Amino acid sequence: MTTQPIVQLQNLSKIIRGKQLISQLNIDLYPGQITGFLGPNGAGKTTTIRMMTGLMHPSEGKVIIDGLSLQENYEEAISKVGVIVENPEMYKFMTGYKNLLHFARMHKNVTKDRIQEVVNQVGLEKRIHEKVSTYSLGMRQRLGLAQALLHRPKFLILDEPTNGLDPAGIREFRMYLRKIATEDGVSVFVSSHLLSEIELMCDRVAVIQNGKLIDIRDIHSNNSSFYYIEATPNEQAVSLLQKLDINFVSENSGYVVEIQKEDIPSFITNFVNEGIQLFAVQPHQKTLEDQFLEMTGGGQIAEANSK
Ligand SMILES: Nc1ncnc2c1ncn2[C@@H]1O[C@H](COP(=O)(O)OP(=O)(O)OP(=O)(O)O)[C@@H](O)[C@H]1O
Repeated sequence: MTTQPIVQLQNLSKIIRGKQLISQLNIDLYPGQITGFLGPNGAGKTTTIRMMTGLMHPSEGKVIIDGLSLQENYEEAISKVGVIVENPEMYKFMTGYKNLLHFARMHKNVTKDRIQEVVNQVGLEKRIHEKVSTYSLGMRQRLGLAQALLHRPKFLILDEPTNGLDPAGIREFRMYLRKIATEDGVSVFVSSHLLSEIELMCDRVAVIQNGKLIDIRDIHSNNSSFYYIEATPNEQAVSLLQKLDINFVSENSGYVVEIQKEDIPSFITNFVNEGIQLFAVQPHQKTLEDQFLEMTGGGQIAEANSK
């Protein structure tokens, strides 16, 4: 990527009472991109986010935000950051609008026009003058998003953002996040212990385990060399795959095979020549769960109720 990163974690480390909680994290985050931060429980996500928001001082390394060191230029660097924590605190008996007015006073230069702009961005224009107590959970999360955007941050951190939302609610929230990332070029960093949440919301995932970055990759890239096939008779298909020296595993009523796209025509010809019927040859998208297991070597997957 040629664009400059908006946030850089450089050799970020934390040691508390002789215990290395975070080891030399190097992560670059880019404008317009939604990056997930995923790891088993206790991997170090909260500790990292605390350092990224200036709540904890790193033992070594730096957090650079838009070219400024968070440790050396705290005020200016933090003014470029918006944070949404799990279940944002709102005044339930005030309207959404009054809540935003209240939070706007905490920043310099947030005009009423800007408030209206963020209200539109999160799709709350019809209900903004109603009390927050009448809002659904999804609307409250969107109000939290509007609040975090008031001062036009270039970087948005969401810590476990959709707790309690159902998949439809997560998708809706993702749609608004995507709009903000694309239209305003905001870089979004989403910490979660839920694989499904990261999969639904993010373009990219950074995985940590035991305080170390173990992988960072695009999650929806389509250059897979895995295909799902269904063939009959089964035994003949298996011996052909073995004869052709193709890696495969059973899945549902077929197999996932590892072949390159350009080899598909000759692959099909081989089946036809052997009199084996093929009912499906389709790209097999590995789920994030598959990828996560691959990255962590079968490490524990944090599940929805494990917190
Ligand atoms: N102040 C502290 N002193 C000592 N150890 C700590 C401290 N804070 C966190 N830890 C330890 O550091 C490790 C990382 O914790 P952290 O809360 O950052 O993980 P996490 O990835 O956010 O986990 P979870 O998903 O469960 O919230 C854990 O082993 C935790 O027990």
